[in-house]
Amino acid sequence: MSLDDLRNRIDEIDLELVKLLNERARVVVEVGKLKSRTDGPIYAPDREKQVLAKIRRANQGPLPDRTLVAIWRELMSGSFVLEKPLRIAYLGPAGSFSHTAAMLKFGQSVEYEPLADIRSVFDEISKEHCDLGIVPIENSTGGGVIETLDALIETDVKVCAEVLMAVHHNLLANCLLEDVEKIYSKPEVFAQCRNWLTATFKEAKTIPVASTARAAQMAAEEPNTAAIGSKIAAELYGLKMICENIEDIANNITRFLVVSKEDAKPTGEDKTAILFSTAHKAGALADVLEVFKKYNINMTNIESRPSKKRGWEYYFFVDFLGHHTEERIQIGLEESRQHCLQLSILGSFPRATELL
Ligand SMILES: C=C(O[C@@H]1C=C(C(=O)O)C=C[C@H]1O)C(=O)O
Repeated sequence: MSLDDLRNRIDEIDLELVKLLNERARVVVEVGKLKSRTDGPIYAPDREKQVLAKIRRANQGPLPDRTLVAIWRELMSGSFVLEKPLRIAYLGPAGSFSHTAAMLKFGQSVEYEPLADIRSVFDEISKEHCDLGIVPIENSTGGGVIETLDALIETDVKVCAEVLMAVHHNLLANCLLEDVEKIYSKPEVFAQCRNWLTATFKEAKTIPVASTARAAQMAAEEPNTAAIGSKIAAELYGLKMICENIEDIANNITRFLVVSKEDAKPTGEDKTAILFSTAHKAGALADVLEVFKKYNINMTNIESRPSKKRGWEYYFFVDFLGHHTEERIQIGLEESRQHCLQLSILGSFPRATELL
């Protein structure tokens, strides 16, 4: 076949695809009507997981799964708007890692609301000003994100999904490396680049700010100042990437939580996040973990934060495999409660198995 013949065939297929996509969209509109009658949430993480798994199973190539998944994510972004325009809050300004994670997860069709700090993301969900929020919870190099952990204690939002994203840091500035006197970034980012920073600078001052994008915005306005952040932040705020991939461990991954008013329905491959506090007495935490062992509750993360109410009392955050509606987990959690001052379920959600 000639080039023209091949392109004509592509044109025909594209027209069929447009028809089919709109046929799908008309069904989505019907789903939206049903949901508005039952007041169900628009974003259904369990169904999202099923749809993407079905697409991967059906794919016989030559397109890689990654391409099809990206297309379907964009389709689902369009679906949200047909059901009800979704507002998604993230730690801004534009160009932050949370922004990139949100865009990769929820696509181009939804509305995004950049906020000045992580706590505000939680408050916007509590007040129902936004439907969903995306917040960093832990990093493979730096560990837990304190602001997110504290906000999970202090607000009543639920966790409905998780997202894994590779994170690369760059030194962004409009001056030469040897002229950098100040570096802005998020405290967690300094921790992820600690060795590189000590090896590269003797004198430059590191100054913590709320987000990497805010750091880039500020560095663009001040002489002899750099920021550590993403390539996207460099482009948005007019900075050059003077050193690339400066993270100490190349495989640097951040896990984000999607927070909302409701958690997700079971998919068969889920995680549950809980929060509990124990009294300051010997073996208090061990008693709870003993119950987990008895019911085969397999933990995937544990973090602690001071209770801020009484000295040496702690809140523990535990993630484990399974959904809180499973009988084994319900019984296990009830028995655990007896060893806790307080225990709350932050939510069950589909387990993320791939990077965005
Ligand atoms: C259409 C629905 O609403 C949303 C859009 C989806 C889609 O386009 O396939 C899937 C899940 C939901 O997040 C649904 O719940 O089925």
